[in-house]
Amino acid sequence: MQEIFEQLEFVENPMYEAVITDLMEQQYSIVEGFFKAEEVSALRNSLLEKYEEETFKKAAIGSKVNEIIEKSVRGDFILWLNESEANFAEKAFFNRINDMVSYLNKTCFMGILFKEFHYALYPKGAFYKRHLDTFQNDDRRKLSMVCYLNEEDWQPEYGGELVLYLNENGKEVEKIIYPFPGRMVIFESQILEHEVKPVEQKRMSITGWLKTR
Ligand SMILES: O=C(O)CCC(=O)C(=O)O
Ligand SMILES: [Fe+2]
Repeated sequence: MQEIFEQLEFVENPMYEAVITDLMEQQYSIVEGFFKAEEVSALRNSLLEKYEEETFKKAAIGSKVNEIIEKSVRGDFILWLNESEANFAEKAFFNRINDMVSYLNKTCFMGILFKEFHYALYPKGAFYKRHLDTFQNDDRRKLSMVCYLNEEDWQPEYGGELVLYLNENGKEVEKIIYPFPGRMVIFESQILEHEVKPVEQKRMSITGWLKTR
């Protein structure tokens, strides 16, 4: 009885369905306008406020217990988000993420049990060399997600492209993605190597992982 009730309640979501299809076909998905302009600007203000309070730290490579700060690999500053202490903008962020996760778990049995997200700020000149997100000794990372919080007038000349290294019939192909505001990129953490090209302007985002087990 319970099961039938749940089936009746289910409403198909075209945005999430497109993400699922993209992930199956090409191991990544780009969603334009995942967050509305007001949500992006509220999150950007929250990021900048915290950055100015200097609670951000230089990003490290490796697991949380074994952090090595390696400037030649990445030059961004990060701050982990804490859902239980989320402000208004962050609550809205987590509501959307949680909604998508429950959809993925219901429709594709993805078994996402944990998530972790951090703000990231790349100052001028910063980059993140080619890597796989699971090199952080964390093979539970299933999907990587990046939401860009840049200003509306972000230009391609500012650099900071995310490059995904795809394998198309045995040949390496670069997929270049500009960090336009409101855009969300989702990709397979265990499969796709990627990098962030050097930026000419401060580049802002929230990056996170959906994890199994
Ligand atoms: O900001 C991006 O586009 C990607 C960031 C990234 O690869 C990471 O933080 O692991
Ligand atoms: Fe990454």
